[in-house]
Formats: sequence, structure tokens, C-alpha cells
Amino acid sequence: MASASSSLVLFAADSSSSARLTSFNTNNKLPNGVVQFKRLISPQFGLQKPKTIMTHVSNPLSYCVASMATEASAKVIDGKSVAKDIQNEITAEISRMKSEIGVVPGLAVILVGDRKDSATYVRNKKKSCESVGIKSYEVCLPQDCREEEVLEHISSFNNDPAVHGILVQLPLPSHMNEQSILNAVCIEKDVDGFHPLNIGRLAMRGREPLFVPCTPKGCIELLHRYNVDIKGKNAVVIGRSNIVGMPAALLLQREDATVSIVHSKTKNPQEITKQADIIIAAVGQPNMVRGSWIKPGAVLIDVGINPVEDSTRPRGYRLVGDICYEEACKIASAITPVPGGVGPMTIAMLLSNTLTSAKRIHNFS
Ligand SMILES: NC(=O)C1=CN([C@@H]2O[C@H](COP(=O)(O)OP(=O)(O)OC[C@H]3O[C@@H](n4cnc5c(N)ncnc54)[C@H](OP(=O)(O)O)[C@@H]3O)[C@@H](O)[C@H]2O)C=CC1
Ligand SMILES: Nc1nc(=O)c2c([nH]1)NC[C@@H]1CN(c3ccc(C(=O)N[C@@H](CCC(=O)O)C(=O)O)cc3)C=[N+]21
Ligand SMILES: [Mg+2]
Repeated sequence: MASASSSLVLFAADSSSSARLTSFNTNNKLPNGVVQFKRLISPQFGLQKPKTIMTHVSNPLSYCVASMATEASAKVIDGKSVAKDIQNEITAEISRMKSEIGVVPGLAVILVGDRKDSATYVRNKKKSCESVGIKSYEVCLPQDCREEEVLEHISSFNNDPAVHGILVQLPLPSHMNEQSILNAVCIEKDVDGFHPLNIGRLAMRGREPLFVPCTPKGCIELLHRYNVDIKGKNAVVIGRSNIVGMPAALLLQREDATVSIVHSKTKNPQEITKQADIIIAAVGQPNMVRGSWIKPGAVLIDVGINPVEDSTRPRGYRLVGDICYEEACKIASAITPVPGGVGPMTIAMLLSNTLTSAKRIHNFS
């Protein structure tokens, strides 16, 4: 055997390491138990260079590479820390704006009904607004209120010069027409990016939306801040909702990825995800994406926020993503955790969109 080249490494598989090696989808089994596979991990993360490179092997079966295999572990994409950095940038910009033109950005949030998770999100948004210097305005309406009431509040926020962003917390009660409510938010204040005109512009080449939806924008921002190349890569989005999957696919396409969308009617989704260099999972199914669905070295963005019962936790549940983290982190090159991944980025992007809106309305740069 000649010396190992930079991108191909030959490993000997003995009885103790073969189990791990086969979990890496090693198609190219060589005779004598030698398994050949490419570097598992993309070099940009630097951390997971193979530890064992054999330049000369007389009896492959006598070598064990378990040390390398067991250390292969994805880089954690720390959304919480990136979100904190972004919030610091926003805080500085807001204080500059306030001192130079005396304007404080304002965000209005409309919450209808008594869903506990919605109430928690709205509370967190309010706290984050306060911490960066955005003034927040909150309206809470009962579950059984009329659609007209919601529309009236939207209209008054549309006309309120202190308000630069309006967010209607979703989902709305089922007796309301979500589309006509989202349509009523003036596009200049549509910091969620859910107005059909903003979505339409996102979908059109050569057009720019005024705002990009926060969760997909946060996913792309994480890829940028971790220097993940998107151009020309195979990206798979799992889920096609208006608020996450569909705009995430549009954004990836704008970044010159080759994009596939997997949804509930897709046949053999794992055959599609297995080709992906980048996966964005936004399904709402705990641990749906298994290790065997993932191409070695892929970058994984897990949007899913799924409560699963856990009596050892004070709240009686814990949150898990749509990707089986324990399996995926052994195969991917990088992965977002849940919690602490995309969730905090969604809030950071909302604050960023609100600042952008205030700057645009007041012609401040
Ligand atoms: N981190 C964050 O900031 C945010 C997290 N979330 C979380 O992200 C997840 C998705 O949210 P959201 O987009 O609103 O969810 P939706 O329920 O609106 O959409 C789910 C999508 O997943 C698809 N889907 C459902 N089951 C399967 C399956 N078995 N195989 C393949 N595709 C499937 C659906 O397909 P079809 O279209 O065919 O029905 C649909 O397109 C949830 O866990 C939610 O809590 C949401 C928003 C923000
Ligand atoms: N008009 C509208 N805009 C939204 O952006 C919107 C919405 N409606 N409806 C619901 C979804 C969901 N969503 C989340 C935001 C932050 C976290 C978040 O911060 N999560 C923390 C965990 C929070 C916890 O511990 O409960 C984390 O992942 O680390 C999660 C989910 C925004 N949404
Ligand atoms: Mg939804």
C-alpha cells in the first residue's frame, strides 16, 4: 500500500472497529477487511482530521482505527452564541440611531388565544426587545375574538409612527382567515416577512423582498457565520410550510444551492437526504431524520422544536429536534442543537428586521 493521499485514507478494519466503520456507509469494501473511504469530514472545520493515516500496512487485519472513528463528531453550530453576538451588534446600532436621530425602534406583537407555547414565545420576544433597546407593544386577545378585532389592531399599528414592525403570532384560532390577516399588515412593517408581496418577491429572480422570514434567514445566517459554502451544493429542505420550509428553499436557491424539497408525500425521503451536503429539517416530527439518512460530512440545520415527555425535567418535558442528534452528530460535519440552535436565531432575526425597518422608515443608515 502506498502512502495515503490527502483525500483518501485507507483504514484497516478489525473486529473491534468494523462495526463503527460500517455505520459510515462504506460502499467500497476492499478484500481482507480493508475499508476505503473519503475523509469523512469537510476540511473547513479542521477539528475532525483523521487521527490515523497508515502509510504502510503489511497486515491490514491487525490494525485498529477505532480511535479515529470514535472521535468523529460534528462541530456544534452554536445558535445561542451567534444570536447573542447579533443582539450585541443590534444594541450598538440602536443606541447610535437613538443618539443621532432620536428614534427608538418599536415592535408590535399580536397574540390571539391562550396557547402556552405561543405565550412563551411572545414573552421571550418581549424580553429580547427590551435587552436590545426596542420598544415592544403587545396586544393579547381572547381565543374567541372576532377576526375584525385583529384587523382593527393591525390597522392602528400600521398607522402608528412609533411602530416599525408588526408580528401576528401564529397559529391563529381556526375560525380566522390567516391569509387575510397577514395581508393586512403593511409590507413596510412586515418584519415576519409573511405578507404575500414579500414572499412573492423572495420567489422572483431580480426582486428583493423588504423582509425575509426570520427562521429561514436565521438558518442561512448560521451557515454564513460558520463559513459553510452553499453555492453549487446539494441542499435538501424537509418541510414546505409557508413560514419555514418554503422560504428556506427559496433562500438556499438564491444562494445558488441545488435545492430539493421533501414533504409528507415524498417517497423514500432518505434517498434524497442522503445526497444532501446541507439539510434544513423543518417538519415537526421528533427525531425523524436518522443517522442512516445522512451523507458523511453533511451540515445539518435542525429547525424542529418538539416537546417530548420527560419526567426528570421540571417542566415534565424536554425539547428535541427533527433530527436524531445522537446519531447525526457522529456522521455530520456540523449540526445545530435543539434547544440552542435555530430558535435563538429566529428571535435575533426578528430584532434585526425591526431595526432594518426603523432605519428604512427614517432614512437612517
Ligand atoms: N426554531 C424556530 O424558530 C422555529 C421552529 N419551528 C418548528 O419547526 C417545525 C416545523 O414547523 P412548521 O414549518 O411550522 O410546521 P408545519 O406543520 O406547518 O409544516 C410541516 C411540514 O413538514 C412536512 N411533513 C410532515 N410530516 C412529514 C413526514 N413524515 N415526512 C416528510 N415531511 C413531513 C409537511 O408536509 P406537507 O406539506 O405535505 O403537509 C409540512 O410541509 C416544528 O417543530 C416547529 O415547532 C417552527 C417555526 C420556528
Ligand atoms: N408570526 C410568527 N412568527 C414566528 O417567528 C413564529 C410564530 N409566529 N409562531 C411560532 C413559531 C415558533 N418560533 C420560535 C421562536 C423562538 C424559539 C426559541 O427561542 N427556542 C429556544 C427554546 C425555547 C424553550 O426552551 O422553550 C431554542 O430553540 O433554544 C422557538 C420557536 C417562532 N415562531
Ligand atoms: Mg405551521
